[in-house]
Amino acid sequence: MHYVVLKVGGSMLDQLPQSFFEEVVQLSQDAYPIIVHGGGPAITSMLQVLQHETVFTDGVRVTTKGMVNTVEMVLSGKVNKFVVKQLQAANGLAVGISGVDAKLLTCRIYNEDFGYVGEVEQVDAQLLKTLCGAGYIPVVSPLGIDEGGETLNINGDEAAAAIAAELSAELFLISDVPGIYSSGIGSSIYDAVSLEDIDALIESGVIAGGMIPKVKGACRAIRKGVKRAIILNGLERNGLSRSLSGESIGTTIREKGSGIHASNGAK
Ligand SMILES: Nc1ncnc2c1ncn2[C@@H]1O[C@H](COP(=O)(O)OP(=O)(O)O)[C@@H](O)[C@H]1O
Ligand SMILES: CC(=O)N[C@@H](CCC(=O)OP(=O)(O)O)C(=O)O
Repeated sequence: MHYVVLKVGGSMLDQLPQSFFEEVVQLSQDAYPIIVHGGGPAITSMLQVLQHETVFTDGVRVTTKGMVNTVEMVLSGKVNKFVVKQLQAANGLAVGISGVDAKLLTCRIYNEDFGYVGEVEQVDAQLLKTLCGAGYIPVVSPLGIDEGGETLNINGDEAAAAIAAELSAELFLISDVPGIYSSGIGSSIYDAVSLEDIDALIESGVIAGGMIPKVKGACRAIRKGVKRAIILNGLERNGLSRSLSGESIGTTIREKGSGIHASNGAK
């Protein structure tokens, strides 16, 4: 069986219909699904309560040492168990872990300017394989551990892409938008974008904010052998099953393609 990595963004986690989790459980009959979740908005709310200022640069949170505990508490506690419980309500058996467990995600500081943000160096997928092989659906919160045993905050898209690359998995980035907009929020979306298009789209500002780590993660995964990454709206009805059965929905990022085809995002 092959692996399917599903990154579910915090932008719409709490609006995901139960049918989404049922689709994931259904998928586990034919493949090994692994969920990597975000939780950016929930982290920001808790940081506000604790009076920490939130700064994002290119979609990545600047994280001080004092903030890492809060990030871990929110992601590995509240958000992770929410996802586990939703899958279990859909009759799946889910196990929540973070990238710290069994050294799933070993990382190093991404860039001193971002503080305690990790860039994934190594993925040890043994625990994921064991869990999947035993019939569990792993639910991963995006934290990692560095050489010195320090916990680092990893962007969820980057964590999902690194895991997908290690497992040569299919990669879905489930978010609150129908795909990559071609010119501003609400415009038509691209059906497909090839690796060579991405830099220009970021440079021109068409791709911004939280979409940047998504496309960068997707590009890295594709360079490491993942066939393609699909950006999909979590509210798209039966979106996962439809996409897996070959229907063109969302935006596919792939190595090559005849450039860009804009289509109506309201499909
Ligand atoms: N070209 C684009 N197409 C779609 N979304 C974009 C684009 N540029 C920026 N974005 C923003 O990226 C957001 C998705 O990233 P993010 O909020 O981090 O979501 P998630 O929590 O699902 O990872 C969208 O809601 C949108 O505001
Ligand atoms: C380093 C970094 O940016 N970490 C993210 C981790 C959560 C995440 O990725 O959440 P979304 O998927 O909802 O964006 C953060 O602190 O928000």
